[in-house]
Amino acid sequence: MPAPTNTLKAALKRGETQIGCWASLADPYATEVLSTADFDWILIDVEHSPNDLRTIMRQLQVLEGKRANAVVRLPMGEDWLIKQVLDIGAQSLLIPMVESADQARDLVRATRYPPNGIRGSGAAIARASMFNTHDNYIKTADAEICLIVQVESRAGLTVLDDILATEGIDGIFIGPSDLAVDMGYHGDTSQPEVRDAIKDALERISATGKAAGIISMNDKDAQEYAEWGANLLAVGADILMLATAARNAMALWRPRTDR
Ligand SMILES: O=C(O)C(=O)C[C@H](O)[C@@H](O)CO
Repeated sequence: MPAPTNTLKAALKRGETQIGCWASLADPYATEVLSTADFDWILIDVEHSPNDLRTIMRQLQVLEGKRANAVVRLPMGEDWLIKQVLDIGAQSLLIPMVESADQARDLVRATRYPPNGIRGSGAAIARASMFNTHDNYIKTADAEICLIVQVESRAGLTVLDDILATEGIDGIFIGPSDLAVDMGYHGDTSQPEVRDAIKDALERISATGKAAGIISMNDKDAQEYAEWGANLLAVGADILMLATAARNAMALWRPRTDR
C-alpha cells in the first residue's frame, strides 16, 4: 500500500484555493473543535506555540479523515526535526525564515529519501506508514510531501525567483508580520511599502503555478491577498478567535478600561 495521498498538495496543483486557519492553542481538543469549521487546512504551529512532538502527533490524529489537511510549521528548518515530524505522519510542512535557494534545496533534501535526499529510513516502525500498513510507503512518500517555505524578509524577496525555481518547493508563504518587522514597520503590515512588497510577491509566486500562501487576521486584507494571487490563505488563528469572542462577551457587561 503506498503512502497516503496528500489531498492538499493535489488541490494546490489543480490551482484550487485552500482556506485555512492557525491552530495555536497547542491542544488536540481545540484543534478538533477547529476542524468542525470546514477549513481546507489547519496549521499546527510549532514556531510560536508550545507544541511538542506528542501534541503535534495528537493533532495529526484528530485531523485524520477530516476535511482539513494538517500542515505543520516548524520553528526552523532543522533536518532532525523534519525527520521526526514526517515520521509521526505529517505530509505538509511550512518552514519559516527561508532566505536562499541553497536553504530551500537543503530543505527539500531533508524531506526526501536517498538518493534525492537525506531522510532516514525508519518508516516501517513509524506512524507515517501506519506502522507498515502502508508497506510501500518508503518508495512513494516523497511524491506526497508538500513543502511550503516562508519568505518573510527583504533578503528572501530578493531571491524569490531562485527559491521558486527550486525543484521540490511546492509553494511560498509570505509572512506579513515578519516582513513588516524586517522592513522597519514593527507590527504594521498596512504600510504601503509592505503592501506593495506583499502584492508583488504573491503575484510572482502565483504566476509560476506554485502555491502562494499568506495569513491575514482580517477579512479585508485576506480578500485583497486572494485578489493578488494567494491560494493558500489562512484567515485567522484559534487563539485570537477565542480571545476576541471572550473579550467581546464580557465587554457587554463590563466595558474595558485598560485600552
Ligand atoms: O510573519 C508572519 O506574519 C507569519 O509568519 C505568521 C505569524 O507567525 C502568525 O503566527 C500570525 O501572526
